[in-house]
Amino acid sequence: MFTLNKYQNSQLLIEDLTSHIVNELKQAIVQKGHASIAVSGGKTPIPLFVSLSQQNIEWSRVFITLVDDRWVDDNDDASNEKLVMTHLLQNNAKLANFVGLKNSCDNPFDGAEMTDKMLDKIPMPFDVIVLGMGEDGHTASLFPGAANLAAGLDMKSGRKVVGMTPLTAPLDRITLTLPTILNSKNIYLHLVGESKMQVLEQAEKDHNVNQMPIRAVLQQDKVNVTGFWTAS
Ligand SMILES: O=C(O)[C@H](O)[C@@H](O)[C@H](O)[C@H](O)COP(=O)(O)O
Repeated sequence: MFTLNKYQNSQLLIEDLTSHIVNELKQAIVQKGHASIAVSGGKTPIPLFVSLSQQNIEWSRVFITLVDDRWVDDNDDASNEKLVMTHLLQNNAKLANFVGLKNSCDNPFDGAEMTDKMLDKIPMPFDVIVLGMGEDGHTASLFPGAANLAAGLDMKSGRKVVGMTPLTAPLDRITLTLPTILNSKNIYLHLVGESKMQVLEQAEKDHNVNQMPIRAVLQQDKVNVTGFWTAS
């Protein structure tokens, strides 16, 4: 089921999304002794990362990974790992356990098997996944029309990650597959801007996941998805 929360401004959105995430992580730590979260890259989550990094939780019991990354060095500005290191794994959250998706293989197609094994360190199901959405209807790096999209959406593949060459964005990527994304207690979709609202409305109108892969997350009944939207 998909529910959309709308906020008057970014600050109110960030406060509420932070508090949802913190509550889930704290509850997981009490119940299981640890918590796990996968976050997105891109521009939208930066203020969320800054806010989360300051929260007072037992970060040493929290496992963090990414929903996707670009296959670039971790000092490249396009790297989501760099983004997380710079904005999330700071302050109190320095103590968290981070597992990145990029490895030393030449490309994400050769590297996917190794990344899959690296992800064994992350307790699953995730407690929280924070997704973003592109204006072409992609989420994580499940890109419309991409050659490997079917593999990424295959609920029976047994793979946690696949490589992806987007047709609508630069750089090869590695992405969590749909079954891995849906292997979470909560999915939060973080959206900023009128144009993202229009894309969301379009996504809700039809079922073609090849055109808009975000539909595979919005139109399923395994896990509740909550949208957090503000205009700017
Ligand atoms: O690495 C990435 O680019 C992401 O994980 C991707 O799925 C992102 O969430 C959307 O492209 C939205 O990006 P913006 O937040 O920059 O609009």
